[in-house]
Amino acid sequence: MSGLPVHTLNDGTTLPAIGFGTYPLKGEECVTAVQSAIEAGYRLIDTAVNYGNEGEVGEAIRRSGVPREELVVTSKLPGRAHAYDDAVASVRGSLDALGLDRIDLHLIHWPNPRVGRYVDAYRALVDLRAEGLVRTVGVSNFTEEHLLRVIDATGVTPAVNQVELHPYFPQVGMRAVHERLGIRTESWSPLGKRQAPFDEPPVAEAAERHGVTPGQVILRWQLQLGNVPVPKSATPERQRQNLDVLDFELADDEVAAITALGRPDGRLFDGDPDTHEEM
Ligand SMILES: NC(=O)C1=CN([C@@H]2O[C@H](COP(=O)(O)OP(=O)(O)OC[C@H]3O[C@@H](n4cnc5c(N)ncnc54)[C@H](OP(=O)(O)O)[C@@H]3O)[C@@H](O)[C@H]2O)C=CC1
Ligand SMILES: O=C(O)C(=O)[C@@H](O)[C@H](O)C(=O)CO
Repeated sequence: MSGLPVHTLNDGTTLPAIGFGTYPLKGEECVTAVQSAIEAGYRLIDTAVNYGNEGEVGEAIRRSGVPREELVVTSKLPGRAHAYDDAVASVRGSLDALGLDRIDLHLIHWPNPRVGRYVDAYRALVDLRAEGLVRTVGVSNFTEEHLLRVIDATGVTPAVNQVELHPYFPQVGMRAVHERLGIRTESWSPLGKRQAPFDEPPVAEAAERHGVTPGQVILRWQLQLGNVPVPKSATPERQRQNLDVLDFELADDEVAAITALGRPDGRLFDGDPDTHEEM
């Protein structure tokens, strides 16, 4: 086992405190990166149909030699597969591509509210859970309204909502919604990707004080807020660094100063779930 702390989700399953993001890795670079991530200790792997790399993730898992039950494999249903039967077919396609007989956590990638079929897609995931093909049902990029609609329709609360979350977009409101509903927050682009705020004083000064890198400060901030970050790195050294965030602790005022970097226009791109359509 990797020794990473885990969170218990609302369905009784567990999720490692940090995961590994795989977008936009492809081909042999992806296999090598996922393999080295598993070797470094990652046990939560984040892929999606739309990343076009489920095959590579499956191959890395097989090459790793790590027992299957130690890994939490996440995939995501694309917008074009929200009709019930299409969702079932998409999950079966993901299982084939991954070479697995179960996906541990399956998310609806984006709600695509203009299409208006995310409730059908959610019903399909709930039914696939009953069949044992999906272990845990979750969503991604859902607002409070989307969450309440799927809960109301099925009586099943998503275990996870994976949302854009980094210091410039700390999602204070959605984290409170998740807390109230018993949903674990996962953070995508947890470092801030191409706009990582490594030079912002609250981050840079905390790094200096604790003798760590700015990236480690941001990931530690994520952990102390209870979020599960899924940082991507193609570099083994950074992969290890991004996991090595358990041996220091930020003070409350350091956490608050990083959260205060948030700004209304802090999203990385035009990814407002109410309007962004990703098929
Ligand atoms: N559900 C959704 O809609 C979305 C989900 N995601 C998921 O989230 C994952 C992570 O998000 P992503 O957008 O990649 O953003 P991240 O915040 O993880 O940033 C990744 C970038 O940061 C670099 N990096 C990684 N570690 C460090 C470090 N310690 N110091 C400096 N630079 C570093 C990487 O470069 P290098 O590889 O060269 O190290 C890469 O360029 C994705 O891979 C995907 O799995 C992402 C977007 C949307
Ligand atoms: O990486 C993901 O999961 C996405 O949803 C991306 O496609 C994201 O929307 C993006 O990078 C768009 O430029």
